[in-house]
Amino acid sequence: MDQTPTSPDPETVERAELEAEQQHVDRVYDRVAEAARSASRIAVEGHQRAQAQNVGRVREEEQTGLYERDVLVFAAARRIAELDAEHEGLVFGRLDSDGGDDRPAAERAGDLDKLYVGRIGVRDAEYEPLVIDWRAPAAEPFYRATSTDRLGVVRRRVLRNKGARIIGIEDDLLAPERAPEDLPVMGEGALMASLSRARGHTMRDIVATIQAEQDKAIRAPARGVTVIGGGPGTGKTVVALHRAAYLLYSDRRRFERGGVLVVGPSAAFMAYIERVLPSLGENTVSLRAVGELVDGVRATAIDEADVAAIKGSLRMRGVLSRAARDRVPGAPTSLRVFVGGATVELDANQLDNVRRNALRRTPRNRAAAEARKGLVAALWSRFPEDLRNGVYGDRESFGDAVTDLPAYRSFFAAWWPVLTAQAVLRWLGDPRRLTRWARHDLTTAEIETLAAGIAGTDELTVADVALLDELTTLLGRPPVVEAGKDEEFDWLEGLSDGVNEVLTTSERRARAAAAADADEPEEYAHVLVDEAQDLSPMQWRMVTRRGPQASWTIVGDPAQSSWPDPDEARTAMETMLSHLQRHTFRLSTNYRNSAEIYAFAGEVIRQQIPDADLPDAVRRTGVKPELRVFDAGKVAEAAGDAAGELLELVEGTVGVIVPPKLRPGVDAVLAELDNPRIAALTPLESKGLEYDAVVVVEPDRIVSDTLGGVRALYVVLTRATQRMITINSSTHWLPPHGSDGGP
Ligand SMILES: Nc1ncnc2c1ncn2[C@@H]1O[C@H](COP(=O)(O)OP(=O)(O)OP(=O)(O)O)[C@@H](O)[C@H]1O
Repeated sequence: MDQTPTSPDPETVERAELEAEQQHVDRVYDRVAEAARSASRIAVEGHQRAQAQNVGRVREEEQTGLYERDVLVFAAARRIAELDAEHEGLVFGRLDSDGGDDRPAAERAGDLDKLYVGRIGVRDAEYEPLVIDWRAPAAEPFYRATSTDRLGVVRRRVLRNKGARIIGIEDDLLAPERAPEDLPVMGEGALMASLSRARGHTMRDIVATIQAEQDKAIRAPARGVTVIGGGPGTGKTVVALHRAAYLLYSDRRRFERGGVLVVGPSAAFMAYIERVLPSLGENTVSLRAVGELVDGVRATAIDEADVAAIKGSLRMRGVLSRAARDRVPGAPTSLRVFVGGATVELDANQLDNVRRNALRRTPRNRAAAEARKGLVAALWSRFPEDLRNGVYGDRESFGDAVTDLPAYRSFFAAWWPVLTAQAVLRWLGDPRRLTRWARHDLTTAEIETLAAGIAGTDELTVADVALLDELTTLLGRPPVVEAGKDEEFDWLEGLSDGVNEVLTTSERRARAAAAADADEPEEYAHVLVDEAQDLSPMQWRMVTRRGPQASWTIVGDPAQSSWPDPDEARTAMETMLSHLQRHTFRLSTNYRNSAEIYAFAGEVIRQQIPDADLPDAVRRTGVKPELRVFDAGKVAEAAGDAAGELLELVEGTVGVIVPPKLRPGVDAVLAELDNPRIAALTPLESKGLEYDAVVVVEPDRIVSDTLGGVRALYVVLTRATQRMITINSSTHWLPPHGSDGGP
């Protein structure tokens, strides 16, 4: 029979390649399982023996032995337990390299070197690497190699997995002329495959497809301030999170002990990104929304735009400082005691002098002893001289007698209570008092607006949190009193009524929560601020208090700022961090939006900021955004219809972004659709998030009702990966010239 050799069909090649890769991956998982068993056996045995013999040194030696023998695989076992086995495969990449040998493949002896890249490093029993950690220097070519600068790489392979199973292969041939003839090359490119996939409700890591310019920002040294800029969808957030994981890898001792803090704009955003670091095997990073930075406080409410602008302004510093030093509202305005046969009295002015003197160098909650001394001195100076020698030889025994009097104790409780930041913030709701503190810093109209904003609700807003933090610093933390230990603060014992008077129930709850949180470090070794363009100057002050010694990563895009005066916010940031060295990175490709959607959004922002940093969107879908016009009364219903249509057209999520005032109507319509793939949100809530399809409700209202105006609309118009429909009752927001991608 005649047998001509034929090349095997692609399916057969694919099956064989998948099988071969699976075998290697199975070896890695087996090794990790084996290591986990032996590591925990050694740990348990060592611990038991140490306990039985009660010899600390033996135990220490056991642990040292464990460390030396198995630290890599043990760490791997610990970390793999933290990975989400459903989705995240341990091994996701492979490099085939020729070590930079430039001779054609046929002239070169030996196979290409292969190196597997994964979420963590694992070695075999002989200590040979089965897979290296993506953060190791040896993994750099996996991210940095390009066809013009291939770093010795011939083929880069991305393994798509579901748990421990390899389900797909995407290859990138960087040097075809160096590849052996039978080297299989499969798939259409990992990046495009990854970008086209449907989105879920949480962000996924990009560890298998990090691009070269992103990799540089991720691996930048942890010195000073690393600023990562770039337009919408360029991967700033996801890059920053990978950078946190990289810093932990590169200097685990420093960053795990000192702590890494990630600050983002909202609780919804934190929930969106919370899976990324665990999927990289890191669970020690603190994620906090800017409304949650003060222990025990979880603010999500947003102020009206004009109130938020005042609360965030640096001018609030002076206002708060004056409030924190002023009389306590409702406190007694005179002190009268009967002592040593005489009545002695201090009037309001005299009390004010004592207060000012006590606060000269010490914050209020730490100045009770100073205040007490001042009161005693003032009373003593008014105590009749002819009685002094007869009754009290000196001021000290006079003071002891006075401060023992019930009248004095109840006066002091009301005059110098421990003040919470929340209580002082509430005082700002009284326009008369606020005028006294703010007339040099705010206009009359601003004072009215702020007082009404504070008095109008009991709920703390996100902008209030920075004010609370400022006040906490101004007031000082009350000294911790252990009963009977600290004579100086004995006065606190008699004050519990006074303290309770200024604490509301929610404040007490907040205090309890703060105490429960007390273990968490308040200061961090590295602070990473996402959506940094949105931090108000007062928020910058709060954030920088979390890292007086820290290195920083700051991520943002001024064109997306929701702060009315982005320059003021930028100046505040620069002032706070000006002493640190700065490295800047710019990301240039928009990976989120289709080119059609981004061309349109770019046109909208260009009319407001002609020099905005606009990235290139690389993925075309052939579908332009769609504009629909209705009567104002029909908008909610139309939004529901559009969301219903989009559910049919995309596989993943549908976001309906609606100005806060129109939200109830739209919520009611969406409730009828009752579909977990749909989420309704306000423009500010949509910051940093993304959906496969987006319905934008009333763009003109978004511009007029949201802090940031057109910049807020630009954020909204850049949330969709595939499809976007705008529902309008007016179209003033439309760019005058239209655009290629326009509706
Ligand atoms: N190298 C990459 N490989 C795969 N996906 C990527 C890559 N880089 C970014 N992405 C994806 O692009 C989307 C946008 O990323 P991200 O949210 O980090 O951008 P951003 O710059 O923070 O956006 P914005 O400023 O608009 O909030 C995400 O879905 C992210 O996973």
